[in-house]
Amino acid sequence: MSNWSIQDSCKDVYINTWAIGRDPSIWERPLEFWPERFDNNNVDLRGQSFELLPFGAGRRGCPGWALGLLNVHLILATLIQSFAWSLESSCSSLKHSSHIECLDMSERFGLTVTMDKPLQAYATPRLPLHMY
Ligand code: HEM
Repeated sequence: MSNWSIQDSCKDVYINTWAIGRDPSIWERPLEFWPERFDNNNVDLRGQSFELLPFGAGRRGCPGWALGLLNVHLILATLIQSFAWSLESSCSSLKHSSHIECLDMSERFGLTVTMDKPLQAYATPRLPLHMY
């Protein structure tokens, strides 16, 4: 007779994706904003590459990944197309490289990791409102 019980298959396993994302043995220059790191590599974010698991993996992985990705692209592209973005007036425009010094990227832990000091970004419509 098997000793298997439903509790055995339901044991919680916690994966620290925060730590994986900052591990220099996995990612070159992990703390640097460097999107080009994903050019010409095979990292799959749908659960096949365990170094990047935004949607989890396996049978409890996120079933909404396609809709999620589509919305991230759509919302971000719309915001960039429609507005010129700047930081508070003491900081230079986001277009210039010196903006980095104005951004405090300290993190605060919670259910999700958020910015400790909320980002204050100013959106200026690129077109007069009646033209949208
Ligand atoms: C960018 C957007 C999204 C991200 C980053 C995301 C991320 C995740 C993650 C990390 C999990 C847990 C996976 C695991 O435990 O291994 C999850 C589960 C889940 N997600 Fe998403 N998700 C997103 C969008 C969506 C959307 C749009 C839907 C539905 C329309 C959705 C529905 C679900 C459901 C139902 C689960 C639970 C799956 C289960 O426990 O079997 N998600 N998601």
